[in-house]
Amino acid sequence: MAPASKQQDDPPQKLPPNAVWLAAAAFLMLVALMSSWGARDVGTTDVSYTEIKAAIAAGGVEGALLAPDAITLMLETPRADGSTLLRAVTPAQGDPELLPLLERSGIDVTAEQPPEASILAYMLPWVVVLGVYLWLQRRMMGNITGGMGAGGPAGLFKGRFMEPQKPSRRITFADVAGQDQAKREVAELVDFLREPERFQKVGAEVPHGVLLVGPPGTGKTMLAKALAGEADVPFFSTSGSEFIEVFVGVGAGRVRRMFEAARKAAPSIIFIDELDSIGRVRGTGLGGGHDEREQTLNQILAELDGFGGREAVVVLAATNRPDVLDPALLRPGRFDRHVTLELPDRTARRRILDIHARNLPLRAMDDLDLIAAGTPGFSGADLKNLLNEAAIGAARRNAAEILRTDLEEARDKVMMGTVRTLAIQPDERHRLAVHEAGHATVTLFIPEADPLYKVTIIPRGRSLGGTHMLPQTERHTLPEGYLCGQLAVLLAGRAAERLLLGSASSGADDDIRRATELARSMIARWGMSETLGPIDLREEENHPFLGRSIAEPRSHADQTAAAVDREVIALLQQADATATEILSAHRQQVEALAQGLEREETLDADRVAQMLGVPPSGRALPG
Ligand SMILES: Nc1ncnc2c1ncn2[C@@H]1O[C@H](COP(=O)(O)OP(=O)(O)OP(=O)(O)O)[C@@H](O)[C@H]1O
Ligand SMILES: [Zn+2]
Repeated sequence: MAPASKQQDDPPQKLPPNAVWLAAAAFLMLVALMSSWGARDVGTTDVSYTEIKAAIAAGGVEGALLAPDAITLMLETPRADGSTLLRAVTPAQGDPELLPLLERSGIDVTAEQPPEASILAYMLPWVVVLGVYLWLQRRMMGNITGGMGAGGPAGLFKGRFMEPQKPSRRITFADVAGQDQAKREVAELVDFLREPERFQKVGAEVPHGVLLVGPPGTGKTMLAKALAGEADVPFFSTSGSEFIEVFVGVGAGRVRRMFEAARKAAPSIIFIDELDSIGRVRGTGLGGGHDEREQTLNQILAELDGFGGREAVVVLAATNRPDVLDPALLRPGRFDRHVTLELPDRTARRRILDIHARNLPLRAMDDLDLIAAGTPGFSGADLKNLLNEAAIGAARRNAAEILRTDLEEARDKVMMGTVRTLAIQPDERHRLAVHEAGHATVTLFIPEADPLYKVTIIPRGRSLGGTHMLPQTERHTLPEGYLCGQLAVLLAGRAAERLLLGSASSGADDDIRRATELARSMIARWGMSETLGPIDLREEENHPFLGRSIAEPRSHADQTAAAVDREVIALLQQADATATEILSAHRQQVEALAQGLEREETLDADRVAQMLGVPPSGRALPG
């Protein structure tokens, strides 16, 4: 549910603007050079075509050189200005009289082929531009050999792969909230990086490659930086996508240089973000781009293998797709240690909010409890983003303090997008209210469902309205009863429309998609079907660990898929029936709620309870 907010702190390196200017200047110089190329020898005088014809008629011409667009006469005796060659551009229309005239005058005519140099002349500027570009690239990667000082013009091209990254502030494990298990595992490396001799003396093998696995925004980069901060060692950072270049071999060269620099600076840390962008299974796909990726990957493997037990360089790599990684990367001696980062649970969310709210003027820190409770599925990055949105909201109100309403608004915004001003017709609005009232009512009357948090018909992001629930406890496993309840809640909007308005509408699009997805997981992954039983029937194409046999007969696969579909349909129909049943039994309440929504637009749990005459716990009467 939480939108993955992708953070890009350092965009891939581009050519510095000066380099572009340099290339452009070189190009212009060449063009200028070319245009004078091949023209005049000494002693050639450019004259008009009329003068040429006159000279022929006057005699004293030894020979003529006919080029496709010009004629040059060789004179028997030098002219007054000392030139023996007269040259003129021939008329584009051609001159039918020229050749007969030359013949009559008995002049020796030589026809010239189009100059061979011209192809080269056209290509040369481009060749040079390409050359300059390649040369700059090499420079940028830190290939400076001369004695140019860093402050000089060469400093511009200094390779970032040579330079460890200096954080503006030292990051430590204390900055990373939650993730206790991951922190513990990574912390084991601190001693090794601080005093490698202690380990080397007794011949202890320390892992060199650690893979940080976890959803986006869970703090993988942060944890790697914290390790560098704790051990107080240089931090070389890069992202897998930066190695994918147009020119084959460049990525591999970068890898080599970065490892070289890290070895020189040892003890040190190398961090490779988005490892999956280079580390995908080799030999898939077509085209040259993959050669480059494979070369880069092979270079990383070679570098990892090249560590003796002694070098105090730790390579951390991050990915959120460990399943697509080339198995070669995971072999012993390479990224053989895996550290998993989880989405934060409620307490961890509260701690992350605390950390990032340190310098924010919050009216009441306790408000963060409510936000932590209402943000299941949010990553650390999402929470940081939420606080920032809340601060922006407060600033927009011209307020000096961030209130609970700012936080709630920010939460809804991060979760579902901004409030949209949308012209909604009255009948549409009525339908929307009935739809949401359906979701909310079924939520109240299914004992296993999460309690209602709020229901609204204010359009936001992609959805027109919304019924939000508040999971009371963090759930790690989902019981079957709870999931069936979820299905009924999801389908309740459409059920209410059909019951009260006599027909369904396209408004249930997302509900149906989500319900189908959930039901499919229940059947195909979690073994919740009596007839099919506990078997993984996911239809995933690239499932390297599952290794679905290619030899599996087609008809068999089709039959299985059909069986899964049948079970999914049955589950959804049952959930629809449950929802309809609850709604028919509490029809008055649905109607009251729909009216309330049309009037007030947003109802929180307490207001709903008040309207329906149920206890304000957000839960209807038991049973
Ligand atoms: N556990 C956490 N404690 C404190 N802040 C966190 C935590 N997790 C994430 N954040 C915040 O979210 C930001 C993004 O996290 P980070 O870049 O480390 O995530 P990541 O897992 O590397 O994400 P990605 O996969 O997108 O690269 C951090 O700068 C930090 O401010
Ligand atoms: Zn709905």
